[in-house]
Amino acid sequence: MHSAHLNPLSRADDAPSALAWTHRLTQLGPRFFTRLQPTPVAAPRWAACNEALRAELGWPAEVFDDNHLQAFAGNAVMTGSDPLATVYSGHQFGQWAGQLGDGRAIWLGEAASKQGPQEIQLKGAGRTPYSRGGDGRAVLRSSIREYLCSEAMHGLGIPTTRALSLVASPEPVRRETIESAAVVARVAPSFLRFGHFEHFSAQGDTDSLRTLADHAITHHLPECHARTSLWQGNVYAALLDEVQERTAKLLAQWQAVGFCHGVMNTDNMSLLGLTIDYGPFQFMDSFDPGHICNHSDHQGRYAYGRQPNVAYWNLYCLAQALAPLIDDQEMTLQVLEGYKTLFPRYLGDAMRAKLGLTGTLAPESEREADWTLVEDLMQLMAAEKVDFTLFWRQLSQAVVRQSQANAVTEADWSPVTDLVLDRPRLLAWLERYTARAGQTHLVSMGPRMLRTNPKFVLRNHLAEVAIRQAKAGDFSEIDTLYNLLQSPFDEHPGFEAYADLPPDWAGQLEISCSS
Ligand SMILES: Nc1ncnc2c1ncn2[C@@H]1O[C@H](COP(=O)(O)OP(=O)(O)OP(=O)(O)O)[C@@H](O)[C@H]1O
Ligand SMILES: [Mg+2]
Repeated sequence: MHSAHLNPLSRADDAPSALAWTHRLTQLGPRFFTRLQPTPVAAPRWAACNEALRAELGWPAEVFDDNHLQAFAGNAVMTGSDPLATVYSGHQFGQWAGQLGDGRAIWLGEAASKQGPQEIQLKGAGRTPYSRGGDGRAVLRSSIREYLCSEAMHGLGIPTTRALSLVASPEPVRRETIESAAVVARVAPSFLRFGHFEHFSAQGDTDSLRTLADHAITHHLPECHARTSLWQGNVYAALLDEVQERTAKLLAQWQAVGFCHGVMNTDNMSLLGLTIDYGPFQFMDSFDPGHICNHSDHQGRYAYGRQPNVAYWNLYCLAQALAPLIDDQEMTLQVLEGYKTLFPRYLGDAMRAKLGLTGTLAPESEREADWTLVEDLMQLMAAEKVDFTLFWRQLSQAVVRQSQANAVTEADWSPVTDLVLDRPRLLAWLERYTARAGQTHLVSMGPRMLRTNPKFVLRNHLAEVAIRQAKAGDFSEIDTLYNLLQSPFDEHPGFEAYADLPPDWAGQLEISCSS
């Protein structure tokens, strides 16, 4: 097998592949990418293998054998794979950043799966022509976070790129301190970003822009065709419409679980509406709409409460990029308007579901009344800086208890009211809430709320414990978290500590763009 080659662009060995490869993206031609080899790492070791994902995709067990360890480390190229790095551009922190591209993610190809062709990328597999000043590597710390959070999001039912494996290497990587390298093999039907379209548009290369859009529509978003009739047969307007709706849904789901992405640059926005690029993300502990999870985000551009507007801003950039194809400014703006109606609707539905109040066909007056209930609760939660995940879970459990009791008592609410200082304010809200629900509804609401409000999310401190242990050579905590986060709505008896409030030291954790 491979010894430690540190030569940046040395030829990786060939390895047999258990996967069947196709290359629809490659067929678009060399304007879209640069073919290259991953750069090998020293002494790779599996830190985690995602058996559930492998099984879901119907890939054979050999995917996690020794040959594939070398391949997923970037030390060997699987037969049939045709590695490359794609070019994209983007807006970063509100500014046009020009050409970016896969600076450390190497695209292996598309592998056939039970769920259709899946693109596989190795994140941290070495330098590419798009690395700019970067070393092409990812550190173990951030790779553990990406691996676990991808799966946590999936467990929560939120669209995301997936993580198939995590390979660790003792090879040193320089960040603020010297850390060690890792490679995440991530999987998605497509890794196309808004930035891919911005790139060709900014270059005035309308041919390539059209080629890319047609590729996306044909292979990844055929739903667009059904929408063209809404837009006078304009399939590119339909594409923008599909993307804005997926983005609106995604953002509603993020907000509803208290997820902060941290770097919502347009190059980190997936065309398919998947969560992509797990860097300085955070599941909020205490609720604060202004919460900034990224210590490099000095202006708070990507604060939790701003995410929905940023998504709109990003969609505007995508719309501008697609303008030469849509070729109708008024229509483009009209498509974008859709987000302004859809996002609040999806968020409203998501928050009502958290309260157990379902029914997407509810009349407008009922939705408005429910939204007032939601807003009042969120204001209270913010004033109390209550722990976001814990509060919703306790509320769900309290509703279950209430529905089992003959009479609604204050005492039954106490695990929830104990979380706040202003108990009378919360009790008054709970009274309005129970009146809205009605006793009959309470019975069915509780179990549903337990399937909507997770017990476990990947809090920073939980990831940090797994990281510290992994740095010491013990990967078992990654496995423990993976198991909990795969089914975050289950009780998992014996693991209560993982659902607890963060310890004091968690407040000192600084998560930045350094990864
Ligand atoms: N260590 C690195 N070496 C080379 N390029 C890098 C490195 N870190 C980031 N980049 C590049 O800088 C740009 C912005 O980085 P950003 O942090 O958004 O992405 P990323 O974390 O590398 O990965 P991705 O978006 O693929 O998940 C991208 O073009 C990215 O490839
Ligand atoms: Mg990125």
